[in-house]
Amino acid sequence: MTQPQNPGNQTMLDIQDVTKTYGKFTALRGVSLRAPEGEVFGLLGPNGAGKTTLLRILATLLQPTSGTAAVAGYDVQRQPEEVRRRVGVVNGGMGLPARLTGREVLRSFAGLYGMTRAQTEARIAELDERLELGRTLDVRAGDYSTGMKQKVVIARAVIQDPPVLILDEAASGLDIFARRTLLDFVLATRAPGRLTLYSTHVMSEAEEVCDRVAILHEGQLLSVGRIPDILSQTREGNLERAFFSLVRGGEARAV
Ligand SMILES: Nc1ncnc2c1ncn2[C@@H]1O[C@H](COP(=O)(O)OP(=O)(O)OP(=O)(O)O)[C@@H](O)[C@H]1O
Repeated sequence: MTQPQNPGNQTMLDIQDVTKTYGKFTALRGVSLRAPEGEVFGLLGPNGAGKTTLLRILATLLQPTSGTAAVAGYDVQRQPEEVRRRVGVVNGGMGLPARLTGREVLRSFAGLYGMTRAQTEARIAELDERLELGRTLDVRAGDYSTGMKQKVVIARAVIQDPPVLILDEAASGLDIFARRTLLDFVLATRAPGRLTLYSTHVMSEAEEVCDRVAILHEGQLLSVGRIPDILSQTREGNLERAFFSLVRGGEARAV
């Protein structure tokens, strides 16, 4: 394994001037962002803002058109394997093999990461407790509810205990019980050596779990900071109002 670019540096995410175009359409315009370890970092923005595009670049699933990004000290373009080894990704469109039980899905992924049988069973037991998987582990994925499926998708993403977790609209479609479990799980990832990136439309979720947030609109960052600082910057009483104020201001500036 090669050494990270900045051994000892606590920056887990370093995005410099990233632009992404799809043909003539510009989805990200010069986005720069840094995040240290120990945070849950929120990415907020209306539909089409570019959140998924940015998270896919960080997960090495998409190449930026220009600019650089490093995750856990590794460059997403030059060291994609190193990045992939350290990142767990959950997005809305992920499927599970219908004929396998949750336990079988998790065992097969643990095998891909070279985990031993003992490590695998200990990790499944830990995730069973933290994600309240219960009988989900022994039901076939084809028979899952939305909440059961999402819990197993999340457990699969973190089976090897990656330091960086990318959750793209991970709570969408969940009932209040499954959402509670997910948010508590996310809060527990706030720890030294770790970073969780959490994209959501739901401001109350961001207020609860995120240490800092970035507000993205039409591919541009409108604001980055701690939620209380964004509230005082916009002179608004809650994040939803601050979000509207920033997005409307961004539209006004773009005219
Ligand atoms: N492969 C593609 N080809 C062309 N345009 C694309 C492609 N992927 C995304 N886009 C466009 O880029 C913009 C940003 O999309 P993206 O999915 O990153 O936004 P988002 O903030 O995640 O929005 P949402 O919450 O609606 O998913 C959108 O206008 C989208 O239509």
